[in-house]
Amino acid sequence: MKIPSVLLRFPHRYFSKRTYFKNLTCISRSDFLCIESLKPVHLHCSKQMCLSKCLSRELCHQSAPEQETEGLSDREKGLIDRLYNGLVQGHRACLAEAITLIESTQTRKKKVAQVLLQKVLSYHREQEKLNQGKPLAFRVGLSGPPGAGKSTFIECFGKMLTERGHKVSVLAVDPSSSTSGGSLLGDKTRMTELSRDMNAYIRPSPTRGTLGGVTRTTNEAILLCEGGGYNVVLVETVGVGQSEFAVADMVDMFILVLPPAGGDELQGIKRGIIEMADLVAINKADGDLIVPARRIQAEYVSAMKLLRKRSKVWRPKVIRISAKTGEGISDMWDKMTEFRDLMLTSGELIAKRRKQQKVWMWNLIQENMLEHFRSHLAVKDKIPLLEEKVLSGVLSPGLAADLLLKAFKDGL
Ligand SMILES: Nc1nc2c(ncn2[C@@H]2O[C@H](COP(=O)(O)OP(=O)(O)OP(=O)(O)O)[C@@H](O)[C@H]2O)c(=O)[nH]1
Repeated sequence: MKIPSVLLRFPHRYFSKRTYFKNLTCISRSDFLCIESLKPVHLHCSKQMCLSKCLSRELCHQSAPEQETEGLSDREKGLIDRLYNGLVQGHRACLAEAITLIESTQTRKKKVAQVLLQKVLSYHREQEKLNQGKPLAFRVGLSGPPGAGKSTFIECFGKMLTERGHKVSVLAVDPSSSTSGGSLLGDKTRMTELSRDMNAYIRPSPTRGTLGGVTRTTNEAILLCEGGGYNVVLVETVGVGQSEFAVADMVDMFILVLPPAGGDELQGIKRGIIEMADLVAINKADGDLIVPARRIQAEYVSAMKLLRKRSKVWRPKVIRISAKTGEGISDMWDKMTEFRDLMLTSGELIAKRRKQQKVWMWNLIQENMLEHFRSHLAVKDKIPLLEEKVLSGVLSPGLAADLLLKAFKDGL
């Protein structure tokens, strides 16, 4: 990254080049301009004042653009500015508060959350421009049946990454959270060491029990994590239900973690989800399980040869790892970065992200339209009655749907 001349003119002996880079990663071009216009102040900053403090002070003066904040109270505008500034400076508490805000179902809070997101999005754009158009973070989806060893893997993998200087966030999508009354995934006790690591952030991503809920909150939480400087975002989902399809549609790379078991034990895993995988990791390849792990790997290698090719530059790979011993985890990261680099240079990654934006928009429309439909006065009372008739076989589903849709259209 090119360092603006004004910053290079800072007294070098107080800030090493590394400090520049570290701090610059969370500063956008508009912030540079803002600093440039205040050059005299910064060039005369005292010996004690570190660069990050100078920059933080300037960032704090930034507020949301007028048109976006129209109709918001001063308190709400203040909240947006506080969360935004805290977020881009890497404060975990602000990131947590921002994610809670985007998860809110209250109309007012939803509006505030959208303004905050817009701000974070423009920050992203600026950052990506400074990064020669390359994405800020690597988004990785991770799925697998319960007991495959996902949390053991994330703990081991996440720690390896933070030791190498990465900032890792883990968003755990649990489609059953609304029915089970709690989150199966994202429970911090599952990743005790990683949750104590200051360069890691673990968070369950509530889904409100709907697929649309997964799409909305998780996509937005990914953006917020990236705004907070997390350069590897792991989105974990349990290998049941439809959520993994939604997750595969919001990440750069989709990984399937499987235990060294075949046939019946993996019946819960849908064929479709294997087709979505860019990498299959057969976990628990240690001790007595090495032999079955090899066998399962060979089975998946031949099965995946039959799948339709989804990329011109990447063929899905099947590897063996042990989250317990750490064996194969470093090689796995090498494969992942190889995938990212190939996808980036071929232009496929950017194209994929663009397509995902469109899918995201349509998912949101679908979710909102359905909500609107269900709660519309013209159909609300008719739904239970017609559902009952369909259940008892009195009415065909097609006719019932037509009747409801007609009532809805007439009521518009
Ligand atoms: N031998 C061996 N056991 C492992 C390995 N990874 C995980 N396990 C064990 O497998 C069991 C399940 O591991 P978890 O990490 O909780 O699996 P999970 O996929 O997160 O499961 P859920 O929390 O149910 O979704 C635990 O008893 C782990 O100790 C491994 O690499 N080798």
